[in-house]
Amino acid sequence: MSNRSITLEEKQQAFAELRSVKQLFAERGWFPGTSGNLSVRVGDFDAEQFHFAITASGKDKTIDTPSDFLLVDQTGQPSELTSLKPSAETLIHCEIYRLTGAGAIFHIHSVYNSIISEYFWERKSVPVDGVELIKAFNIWDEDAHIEIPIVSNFAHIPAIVPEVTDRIDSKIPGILLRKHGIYAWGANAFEAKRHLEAFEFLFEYVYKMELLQR
Ligand SMILES: CSC[C@@H](O)[C@@H](O)C(=O)COP(=O)(O)O
Ligand SMILES: [Zn+2]
Repeated sequence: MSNRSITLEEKQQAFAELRSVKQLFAERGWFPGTSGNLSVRVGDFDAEQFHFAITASGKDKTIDTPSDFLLVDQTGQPSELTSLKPSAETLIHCEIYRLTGAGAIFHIHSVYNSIISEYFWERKSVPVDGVELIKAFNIWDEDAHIEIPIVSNFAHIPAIVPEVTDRIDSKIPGILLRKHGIYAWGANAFEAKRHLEAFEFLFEYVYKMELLQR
């Protein structure tokens, strides 16, 4: 088990990485109404002990301030003394890291991901058939069929966690919260961004295809 403390350099590097992703996603309008949260893991990974940098709760993610991020541990508690509050959804990040060992997790709300999660709610997953962007998930089969899991969106975040535990699919680096948004992850920020962009493309594709086929 690794319990060494995080160095200042590691922390600054993680915050800088989050800042650049935050700026990019803000330019795309991916943080409406202060929604969304971002995290990157810092230091070594052990399913029982790890740290990550995460956005502070309730901030306007379209502007940069000196208090946008903080470090937390695998239980979601701040790793150092701070007046900042971690994202309200930190426990979902904790569980995704614990289960996947990912290096970065990005959460955004969009109209497409919210509508599609409701449209396919009874099925509990969004089906996608043979669309090229599935390859962004390292799934290379021709005409691949994937199902993107959808879980409940309870107001009490800890109640969502067991559903995340049950429904995470090791082949699909993302999970939808009903009428809420997408969590996408990857081995690092580069990969998590690629996955998030692919999910958003696929949600728009499925939405428009469903409309056309009516
Ligand atoms: C303000 S609406 C969005 C929030 O309720 C929540 O879903 C969200 O994504 C942001 O929460 P935050 O605590 O800022 O990380
Ligand atoms: Zn959210």
